[in-house]
Formats: sequence, C-alpha cells, structure tokens
Amino acid sequence: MTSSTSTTAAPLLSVAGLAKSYGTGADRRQVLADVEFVVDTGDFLTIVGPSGAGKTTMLRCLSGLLPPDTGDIRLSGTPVGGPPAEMALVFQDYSRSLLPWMSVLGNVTFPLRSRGLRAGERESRAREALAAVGLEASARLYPWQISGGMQQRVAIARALAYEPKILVMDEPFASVDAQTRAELEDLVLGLRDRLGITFLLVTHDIDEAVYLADRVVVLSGAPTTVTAVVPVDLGRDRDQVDTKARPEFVELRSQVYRLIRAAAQQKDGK
Ligand SMILES: Nc1ncnc2c1ncn2[C@@H]1O[C@H](COP(=O)(O)OP(=O)(O)OP(=O)(O)O)[C@@H](O)[C@H]1O
Repeated sequence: MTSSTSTTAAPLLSVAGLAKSYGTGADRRQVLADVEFVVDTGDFLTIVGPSGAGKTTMLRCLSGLLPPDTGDIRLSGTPVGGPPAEMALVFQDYSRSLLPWMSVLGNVTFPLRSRGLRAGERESRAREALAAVGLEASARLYPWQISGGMQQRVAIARALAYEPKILVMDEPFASVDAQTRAELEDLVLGLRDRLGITFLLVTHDIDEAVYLADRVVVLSGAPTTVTAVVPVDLGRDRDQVDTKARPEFVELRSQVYRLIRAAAQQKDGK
C-alpha cells in the first residue's frame, strides 16, 4: 500500500545558485553565473558544455576545493565547506596523480592513512578496490611498469578505496586510446551496478556523455548556466556496439550536440 503522505528523499548532491569569478577589478571574469542541478543516489550524471564553460571550476567548487562566490552546495543535505569524506575525485591526468616511487598497492593504500584506518584495514580495502577494477595481479608493480589505461584504473581504485557515496570524475578517459576508453567506460558502468556508487562525470565526448548517463547536463558558455538536462532512457544494460547503433541513442547524441552548438554560438554572439 502506498502512503499519500510519503516524503521525497533529499538528493545526494544538490547545487543551487553556484557562481564563481576569477580575477579582480577590470580583470574580473565571471565563469559560472547560476548553475543549478541535483544528483540522486544511484544516478549516473554526465556534464558537457562548450570548451572553457567552467566545468573544472564547477567540479572544484562542488567538491569543496575552491570556494564559490555564491551558491548552496549540499551533500546528503549538509553544506559542503571542504572536501567531503563521502566524495572521491578522479582527474584526467593519471600520470601526475600517481606516485611513481610507490607500488600500485601503495598508491591505493597511502591516502587511506588520512582516514585513520589501521594498516591491515588499509591493505584489505585497497586489495578489494584493485580487484574491483581487475588489477589484483598488478598490486606489486609500479605505475611506470603499467599502461596508461591501467594507471587510470589505479586512480579509480584509489577513489573506490575511500568507499565514497559519489565519485566525481573530470575528463577521466581523455588521455587513453579509443579501445581503452571504451573498456574504462564499461568498467565504471559495472562499478555503478555492482557497488551502487553514484557518478558525476564531466566529458568533452558527446557519445561518452550519452552512453554512460541516466541524465546529461548541458552547460551554456561562460558565464555559465545549465541549458538543459536531457534524460537518457536507454535502460541499464549498455553495449558499446548495440546501444550506440540504436536510433534512440543516435537521436540523443544529435540532441545534445545541437544544444552544445547552440550554447557555443550564443557565446560567440553568432
Ligand atoms: N585559477 C584560475 N585563475 C584564473 N582563471 C581561471 C582559473 N582557472 C580557470 N580559469 C579560467 O576560467 C575559465 C573556465 O576554465 P575551466 O577549466 O573551469 O573550464 P572547462 O570548461 O573545464 O574548460 P575545458 O573545456 O577547456 O576543459 C577559462 O577561461 C579559464 O582560463
């Protein structure tokens, strides 16, 4: 029986009225104007927008790394004032994010020291995370002994070891070849299904944005607002060949492309 007085659960992450400028005086430049969106638990939200729209700036603000000028950012209802324990980040530049003098296992266990976990627990969490990304056999290798795609999987494992509720990724697959990129896309979809993690992922790649998402947030050009939130009703089972050949996928890709092009043209005053 359903209750007529049921309450709506608060979103996992909510962003409202987010504005951010850089510089001062005549050099002041507003990048984010009034960004607003929500991410529900279990969502896979992707974010696209014209180059320079402020996607990285936005991720830094909502992960507590950069103070916004104004805005209300909440994780599980609590205002974000610094990097929240329930959020983990993965950036594009995996080669700079891994410590070359530490093994794969060391790279995943090391940041867990800040969580006050005992050595045994740090190692068991790290091994579990490495297994989740298929790298259990590479634990003793060093970053320079493994491929770029494997290095990015280490970065993902390091984020998973925090046991985050939400994984925030900034162009995470931009530096790997197309085949590896497809494998990593399927890896994160699998992690969402198996571990129930919520994802927020910024990408320049429209195919990737649609393939991964439950919803695609399209940003305008700077000063940036949200132009559209496009629902992606393609079901949970995605396949690199079959899903991308579906007419609904092709239509969604065109829709997102048209929205980004319109935003870029508006920005250029065309
Ligand atoms: N620390 C900073 N100081 C001054 N300006 C900055 C700073 N960081 C970013 N900017 C400027 O803010 C704008 C948005 O940058 P940002 O990297 O957030 O955009 P983006 O959408 O992620 O870019 P891209 O699409 O190229 O990845 C750019 O014009 C950039 O030059």
